[in-house]
Amino acid sequence: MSEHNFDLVVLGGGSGGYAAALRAAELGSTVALIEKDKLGGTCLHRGCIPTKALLHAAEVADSARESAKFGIRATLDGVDMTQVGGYRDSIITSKWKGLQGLVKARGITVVEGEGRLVGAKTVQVGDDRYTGANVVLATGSYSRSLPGLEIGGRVITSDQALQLDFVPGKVAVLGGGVIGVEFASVWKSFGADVTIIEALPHLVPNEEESISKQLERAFRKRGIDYKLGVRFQSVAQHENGVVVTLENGETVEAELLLVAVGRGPATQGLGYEEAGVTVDRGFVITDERLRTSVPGVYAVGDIVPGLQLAHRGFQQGIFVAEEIAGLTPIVVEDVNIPKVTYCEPEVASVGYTEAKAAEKFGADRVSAYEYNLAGNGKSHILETSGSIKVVRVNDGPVVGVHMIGARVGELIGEAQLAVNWEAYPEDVAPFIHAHPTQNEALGEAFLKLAGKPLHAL
Ligand SMILES: Cc1cc2nc3c(=O)[nH]c(=O)nc-3n(C[C@H](O)[C@H](O)[C@H](O)COP(=O)(O)OP(=O)(O)OC[C@H]3O[C@@H](n4cnc5c(N)ncnc54)[C@H](O)[C@@H]3O)c2cc1C
Repeated sequence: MSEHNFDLVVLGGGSGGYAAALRAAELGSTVALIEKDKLGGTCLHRGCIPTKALLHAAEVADSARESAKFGIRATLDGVDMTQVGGYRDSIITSKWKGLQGLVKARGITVVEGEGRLVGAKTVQVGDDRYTGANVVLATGSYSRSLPGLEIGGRVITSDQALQLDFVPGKVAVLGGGVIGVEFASVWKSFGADVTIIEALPHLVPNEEESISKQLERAFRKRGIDYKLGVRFQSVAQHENGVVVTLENGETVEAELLLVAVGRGPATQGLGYEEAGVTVDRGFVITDERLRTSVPGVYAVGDIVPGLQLAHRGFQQGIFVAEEIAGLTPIVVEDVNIPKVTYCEPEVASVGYTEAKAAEKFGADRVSAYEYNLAGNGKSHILETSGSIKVVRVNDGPVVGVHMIGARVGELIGEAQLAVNWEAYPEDVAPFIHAHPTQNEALGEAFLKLAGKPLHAL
């Protein structure tokens, strides 16, 4: 047994953990980063990056299929999933190498192996013990299933879905949240028949209702089927496929069932509770400064209750490193973190929905305006439909922005600035947006709410 001492020990090298390690090292700490698999975690290897590579390939397939509309003669002769997989993996490998180089350049000690908390501030890996003046827990999450619904065979999660080397003829997707709709979108573009099953009344049910409804219309138009407000009951697997039975007695037959019902925290068996860290239903409980119940032990990323997003993990990792260094960083609430669902069309939002803003600030104190992308030149060129809705407090700031349309994820940065800086529409309405861009649509909504509409009534 050998003992090693560091200023900071980070358990888990995903988005949250490696961000904490990078920032702490930059601030002069000695850092050990313990990872049992690959640096970069879920986001790089099984999440954000591979899904977006598939979504881009899907967009290329759609462009080929729809090229005649634009006077371009091209045909879609097929989708070679082996080559698509090669493209996906080349991006992952390149980003992974980049991350390894960055971690090395910052002088971080990477420890390969499975770690376990064996004392308040000590992590054991094999026979070695790593003790930190501070410790960051960042062990991430796993794909959850429903009670009685076993993963295996033709019942898969996003982990297996990302590795498929063929396009299924027909897929059932259990869960109409972000992961479910992204895979539905990809598979439809690659030529599969897709049915989404969602227990709540809408797809992407955490989004503004008018945006969810537009996504449902867009999916219907694309031929993606969905069953809303109905619960899954059981699944039977047979040689060539699955039969999914719903609580209302309906059945859905498919080659595969993707289970996309959320992600659970990966905290079991890691010694957290034994070390005195408070855990509730698997999640590590922290205060707003990400301190756990054990002094000097912090938690970041998907194991902390709230939004499970890579950029939240990055932000929390940076926050903790700065907090430890005594820099007193600003707390960012989940509501102020931008969210993007990268299906076609994309959905993006930050801040409160109109209904939530009405609850928080009072219905009579809130106004909203939804600009239809039909009025935007660039949206027309991109042949996309959708809208941008801005919610404000009357005589007060912008508190929410919600959008749907092709590539609107790229527009959420400006919306996030407005919401986080508590800007009034009157403050941001004078910003000049390049023409023709879809950004102009956000500007139009700000102008309207500031009482000086340009291309709006
Ligand atoms: C299909 C899919 C698509 C997604 N798309 C997006 C997206 O587009 N945008 C977005 O923001 N988010 C997306 N996410 C979510 C994002 O991937 C997660 O929010 C993010 O990875 C969480 O970071 P983390 O550091 O908390 O955990 P992880 O990235 O899961 O990292 C945890 C790391 O800890 C390691 N580990 C666990 N236990 C131990 C142990 N005992 N010892 C050593 N190492 C250990 C794991 O191997 C892993 O590398 C997606 C997720 C999925 C599944």
